[in-house]
Amino acid sequence: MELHLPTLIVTAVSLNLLVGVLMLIIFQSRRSQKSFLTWAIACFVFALGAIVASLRTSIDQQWLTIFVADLLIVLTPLLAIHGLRQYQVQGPVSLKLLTLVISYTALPLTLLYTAPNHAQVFTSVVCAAIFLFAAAYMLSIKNAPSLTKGILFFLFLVHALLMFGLAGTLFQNLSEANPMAVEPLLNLILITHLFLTTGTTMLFPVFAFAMTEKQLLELANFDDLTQLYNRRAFYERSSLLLAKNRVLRRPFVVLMIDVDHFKTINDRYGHTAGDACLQQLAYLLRYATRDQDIVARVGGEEFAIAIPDIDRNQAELLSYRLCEQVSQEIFEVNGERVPLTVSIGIIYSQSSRRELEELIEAADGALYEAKAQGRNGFAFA
Ligand SMILES: Nc1nc2c(ncn2[C@@H]2O[C@H](COP(=O)(O)OP(=O)(O)OP(=O)(O)O)[C@@H](O)[C@H]2O)c(=O)[nH]1
Repeated sequence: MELHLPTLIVTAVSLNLLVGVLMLIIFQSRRSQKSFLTWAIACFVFALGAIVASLRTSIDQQWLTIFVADLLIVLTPLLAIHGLRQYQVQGPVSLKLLTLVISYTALPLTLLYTAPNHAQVFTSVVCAAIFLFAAAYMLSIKNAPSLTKGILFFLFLVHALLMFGLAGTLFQNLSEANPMAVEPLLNLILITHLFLTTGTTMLFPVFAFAMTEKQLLELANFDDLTQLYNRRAFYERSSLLLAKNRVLRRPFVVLMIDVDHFKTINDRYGHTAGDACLQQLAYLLRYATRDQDIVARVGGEEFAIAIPDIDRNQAELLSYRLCEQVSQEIFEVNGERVPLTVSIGIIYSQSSRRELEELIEAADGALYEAKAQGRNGFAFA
C-alpha cells in the first residue's frame, strides 16, 4: 500500500490538533500544571508548521513556507522539552535559552533566504541537535516511570538520527544533477517524522500521569528523610509477607530498633545532625539486610525490620551484628564524631501464627527490656 503524503499530513495535523485540545482540557482541570498548556501549544505549533510547510508546492511565498515554517518546526521540540521541565521540579527551560535558540536559528535562516534548500539543511541539523538534547534530558529525569521514559528517550533519539539523515539527504540533493532521484527517500523521512512527532505528543499525557502516580505512590509508602518504607507501608507489606509465611508454616521475625539517647544527640549536635545520623543509620540497616526483608522507619528514631524465613539463632546473630556495626560506624557531623548506638527488641514466631500487631507489640516490649538492660544490645520477647 502506498502512503499518500497529503493524506498523511492532514492526518498528522488533525491528530496533533486533537492531542492539543486534549492537553488544553487537562490544563483546564489542572491549572497549576502549566506543562499541559505548553504541550498544547507545541501541538498547535507543529500543526501550523506542517500546514505552512506543505504550502511550499502550491504558493511562492518563501518567507512563509521556508522561514516561518522552519522556525515553527524548530520551536516544537523546544516547547516539548520546556513542558517536560515544567512538569519536573527542575523548572522550565529558561525563556532566555529558548529565545537564544530561536534567534540563532532565525539569523542564519534570514541569511539563507535566497537559498531555501540550504535553509532546510540547516533547520534539519538544528532539529537533530534539539532532539538529541531531548533524549539526553529524558535520561537525566530521575524517578520517572521507566517504560514511558524509555519509549520517549527512544523516540527522541530516533528522531534525532532521522533529522541528521534528512540533513544529509538534503545536502546530497544540493549537488545532485537530478534532485528528483532522492524524492522518495525524502518523502519516507517526512512520513517517519510525522509519525514520530505525533507519537511523541500523544505520549506526553501518558508520561505525565504515570509520573504523578509514581510520585504519589512514593509519597504514600516511603519516608521522606531516609527513603525507607514508612509505617503504613511496613504494616501493609509485612502483613502480606506474614500471611504468606503462615501458609508455608515458615518462621517470621520482627526487629524493633530504637536509637539510644537520641534526644541527647539532637540537643548536643543539633537537629540537622540528628537527621543526617538517621539517614546514615537507615542506609546501614538496608545494606545489612536481604532484599526480601522489609526495612522501615516507623517513628522518629525508631526502625522496624520484618524478616521472613530466618531461625532464632540467625535472628540473634543479625541483631548482635547490627548493634556492633552501628556502634562501630563513624557518624560524623562537621568533623565531629557522633557516638551512636541502638537497642533492638526481637520477636521470633516459629510458624508465623500470630498477628502482625501482636508481634510488633511483643517486639516493642523486648525493646523496652533491651533499653532497661543498659542499651546498645538486644532482647528477645
Ligand atoms: N533529628 C531528628 N530527631 C528526631 C526525629 N524524630 C524524633 N526525633 C527526636 O528523637 C528524640 C527521641 O527521644 P526519646 O524518645 O526521649 O528517646 P531517647 O532520647 O532516644 O532515649 P532512649 O530511647 O530512652 O534511649 C526526641 O528528641 C525527638 O525530637 C527526626 O526526624 N529527626
